[in-house]
Amino acid sequence: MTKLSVNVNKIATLRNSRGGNVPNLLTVAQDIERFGAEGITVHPRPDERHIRYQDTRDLAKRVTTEFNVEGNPNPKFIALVLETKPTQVTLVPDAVDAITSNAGWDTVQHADFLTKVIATFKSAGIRTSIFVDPVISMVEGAKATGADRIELYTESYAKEYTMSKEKAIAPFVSAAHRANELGIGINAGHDLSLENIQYFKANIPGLLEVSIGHALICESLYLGLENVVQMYLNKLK
Ligand SMILES: CC(=O)[C@@H](O)[C@H](O)COP(=O)(O)O
Ligand SMILES: NCC(=O)COP(=O)(O)O
Repeated sequence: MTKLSVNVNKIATLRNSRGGNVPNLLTVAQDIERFGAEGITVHPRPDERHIRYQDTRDLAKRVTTEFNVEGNPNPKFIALVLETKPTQVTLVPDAVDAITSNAGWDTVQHADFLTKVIATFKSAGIRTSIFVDPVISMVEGAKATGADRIELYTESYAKEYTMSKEKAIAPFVSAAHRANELGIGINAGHDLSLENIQYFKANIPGLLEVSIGHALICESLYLGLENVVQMYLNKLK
């Protein structure tokens, strides 16, 4: 069973564009849960251009499904996660000025740092995940840090899918097999969509969770949020 965690960054982007509270992030997140999603994901960035740190605090009190907080573990982010105690924290190595996440961790080069941060979160009872490219040595490095899961960075899959889905999925299949051998759980995310999700799910053994935001909100403009959440759930069965 693969859980759908909906990333609500884009809802916050829309809200922030007018400075008020429309759309109401908490209401939308609760509606998304009511429509059947099994989790809510946020990725607060240091400039708070979409999710604000306070949003994370507010959502932590309201989300009744799995709450996943993603971000680069700087001291402010670590403090926020320890305060809000989400179900899962996903470590993403994004630069302060990055438009969006654009790489996985080098889990070998940053092994000491990641091991320390993972231990901090695990001792607070928070499930941990590390965002990685589909590269065997990075999966092995993530396992060595003590993380519970990896999140496979799927941008390259989404990009190549339209040209050759077999070629696009190949490194993810190898990475997933290695993760399963090592006993580390598998999440995935970035640019997954209604078009490419079913093939991904069908080919990745042991896919526990996908977090999807950008495409899902764009698709909802045409098809409606409730309908789109249901469509993803059907493709993830
Ligand atoms: C880790 C990941 O792939 C997502 O969190 C993605 O980075 C969404 O972030 P933005 O909404 O800021 O693009
Ligand atoms: N972890 C990936 C995520 O939360 C959503 O990424 P995207 O669907 O907005 O590209």
